Amino acid sequence: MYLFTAQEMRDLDRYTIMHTGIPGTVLMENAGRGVAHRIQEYVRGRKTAVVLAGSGNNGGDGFVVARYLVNAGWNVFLWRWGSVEQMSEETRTFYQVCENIGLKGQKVDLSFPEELTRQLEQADVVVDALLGTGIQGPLRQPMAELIHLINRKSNGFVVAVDLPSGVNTDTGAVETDAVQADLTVALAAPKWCHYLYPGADYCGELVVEEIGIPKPTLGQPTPRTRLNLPAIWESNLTPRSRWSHKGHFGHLLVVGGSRGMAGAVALAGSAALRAGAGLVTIAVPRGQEPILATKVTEAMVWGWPDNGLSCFTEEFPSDWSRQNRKWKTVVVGPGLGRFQGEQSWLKRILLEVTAPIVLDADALNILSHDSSVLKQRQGLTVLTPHPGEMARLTKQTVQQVEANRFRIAVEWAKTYGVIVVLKGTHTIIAYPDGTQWVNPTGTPALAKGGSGDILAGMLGSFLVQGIPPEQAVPIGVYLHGLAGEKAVSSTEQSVLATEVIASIGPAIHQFL
Ligand SMILES: NC(=O)C1=CN([C@@H]2O[C@H](COP(=O)(O)OP(=O)(O)OC[C@H]3O[C@@H](n4cnc5c(N)ncnc54)[C@H](O)[C@@H]3O)[C@@H](O)[C@H]2O)[C@@H](O)CC1
Ligand SMILES: [K+]
Repeated sequence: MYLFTAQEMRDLDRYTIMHTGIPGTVLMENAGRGVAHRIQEYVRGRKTAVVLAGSGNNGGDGFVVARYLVNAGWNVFLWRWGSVEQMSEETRTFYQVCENIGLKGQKVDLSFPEELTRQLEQADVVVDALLGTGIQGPLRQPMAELIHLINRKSNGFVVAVDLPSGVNTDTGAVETDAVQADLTVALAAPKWCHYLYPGADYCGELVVEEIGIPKPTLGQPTPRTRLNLPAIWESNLTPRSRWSHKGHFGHLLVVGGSRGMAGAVALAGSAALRAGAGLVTIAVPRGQEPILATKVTEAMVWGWPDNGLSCFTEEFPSDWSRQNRKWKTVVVGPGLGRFQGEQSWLKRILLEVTAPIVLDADALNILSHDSSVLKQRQGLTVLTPHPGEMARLTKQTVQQVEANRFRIAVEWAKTYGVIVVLKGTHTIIAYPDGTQWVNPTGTPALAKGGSGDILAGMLGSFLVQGIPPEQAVPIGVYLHGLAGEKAVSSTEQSVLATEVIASIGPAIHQFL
């Protein structure tokens, strides 16, 4: 399923109307009827609704909703925003249809708000069809005042048509105010704002309603953003053959775990094993070897030159050059720490290892001084920054990164020819070809130290098992979120990283 920007949606609407001959009014009829049906699914019985319709096409959908609710026996109070002359042509058509059947659309006048206020307080359902993808800039007055009134006075179930009025479609920003909905019925496809904060928080539950855009047309021209759904990759997850041996599932190297941070590399290694890697070697500064050996029984431990304080140095183990082609994937970063000579150390790994490399945590911070080395790599590189690390890489603020999540990761991926996994609620997987996938799984339980280490280990694991990278990365991201969800037994607060690792098995099992 694709996620659309406002422009992509307009292009698709125009394409459908011009190339298939389906009139815009038919799409609007389908949209409004679909929303009315959804409302009746959620709110049973013949109820009372207030429908607020704007002058753009979002309002046109609202007039159709009102008509279908009346047909279903509902008591509907219909309000229109602005004059009839201001309405778009299709919207005026459906406004007129309402008038013709005796369903009068009263004009909102906020100098006399008493009647509307009383209805908002008493209605079972409030339908917000004021603004959709056509919103431009901050809310103009008095629209902002109306939205404020809806939020303050509505006691019923609030349904947003396409998106809550006031939310910016492409950024999810709420510059002044937005309708706080209980249900948002996205028309034809979800939009970016349904997955971006804070807009997504105003949506309540999100459902997508088909409006009759013919299938081959959907996605043509193809949007560059899609949801990371199992249908795309689940064929890669298959039960193991009875004749399997560990060599079939790859040998992963995980480098990190300086003094005080053994846990990070242990979590990454354990997660990799739980996700199915055949063999895992954990490389740590020599002084950390005994700790790791007891922490992760199932992994091999490789001691690297140590500065005497259980931290890395710029030196490599003597057998590095002999070994470095052996790894099918390398994860660098969990608990790595910072050290003298770190930049040339990381550069050497990036250039000498030709297998896929996953860079996380301090490996990203080291890289942020000079990322150009990424362009010289022979193998694939996957970066897993959280917004703070992405900010360091791009020399921007965390706020800038968060406000532009859907653009920044993909720009970086294109520029450096890497896969960027920008973590957060709805983690983004951005590819060098300019496409990006948005992850639907996850839970606030994962907002805790250790989650990132688990993700790095899982990504390394699916890569080392030979799944093509463009599938292995979204598989890892999806299952990491799902494992987090499954780990919540009592509260999101109390989930430990080790419990997330224990849930990797049940998460994979869902697809076998
Ligand atoms: N054929 C189509 O194009 C279809 C469009 N559909 C609906 O049409 C919507 C998009 O319609 P439009 O492009 O007409 O746009 P909208 O109806 O979303 O918004 C346009 C209206 O909002 C006002 N407006 C814009 N920014 C504002 C601001 N900051 N403060 C106050 N008022 C503001 C404009 O003056 C205009 O009246 C979609 O969200 C969807 O609901 C559906 O009916 C399906 C078919
Ligand atoms: K709306």
